[in-house]
Amino acid sequence: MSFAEACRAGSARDWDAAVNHPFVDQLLDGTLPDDRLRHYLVQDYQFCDAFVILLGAAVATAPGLGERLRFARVLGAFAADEDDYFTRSFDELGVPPGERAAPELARPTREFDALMREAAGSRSYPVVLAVLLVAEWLYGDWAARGRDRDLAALAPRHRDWIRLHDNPDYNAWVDWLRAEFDNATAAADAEPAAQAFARAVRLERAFFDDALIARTA
Ligand SMILES: Cc1ncc(CN)c(N)n1
Repeated sequence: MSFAEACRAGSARDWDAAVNHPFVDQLLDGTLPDDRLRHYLVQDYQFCDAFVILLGAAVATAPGLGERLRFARVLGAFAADEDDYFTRSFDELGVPPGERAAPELARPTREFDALMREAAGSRSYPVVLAVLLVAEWLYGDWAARGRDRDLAALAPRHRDWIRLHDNPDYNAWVDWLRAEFDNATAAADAEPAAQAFARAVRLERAFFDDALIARTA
């Protein structure tokens, strides 16, 4: 078993709970109420701010130009496709500018933000990779559940969020990240990366929990 797989197995309870979360079930079958999607996306847009910082830290701590360019390409796609998705969905859901830019943050959002900023500040490539890998791999896992569904029948704000996390480019990026994590942790003290990995998995689950239970502002 690779180190990445061992980390995932060590967090299997939270991982599986997140991948099979009722939030994901409702997103995949198109029954997720708009107020829940709205809350989730408003929080997730704030998640994205620190996520971009983390990708920047990956550019800065990667061992060479090839790896830096890989992260830079993902940053570019993130700034285009993913940001477009948020803008379109916020328009459809009637989210005002203030709530897009500076909403009240839910606890899992604050804690994820802190973890990503800590990982970026650590200047440790394995720790940066650990948090990036969880965020991308776990999303790829739940989105893959949509493969045997008729996604064309879903509203674009549901369908596009699923497809952003399950397409050939995205899946290749997750495979690459996983291999990079295995290489980087083999060449360093892997314990801080394993701890960051487990923390991130717990927060992914809490992020979905919050999306279903939180009151709408
Ligand atoms: C909370 C969370 N985790 C992961 C992803 C996928 N980058 C996301 N958009 N939001």
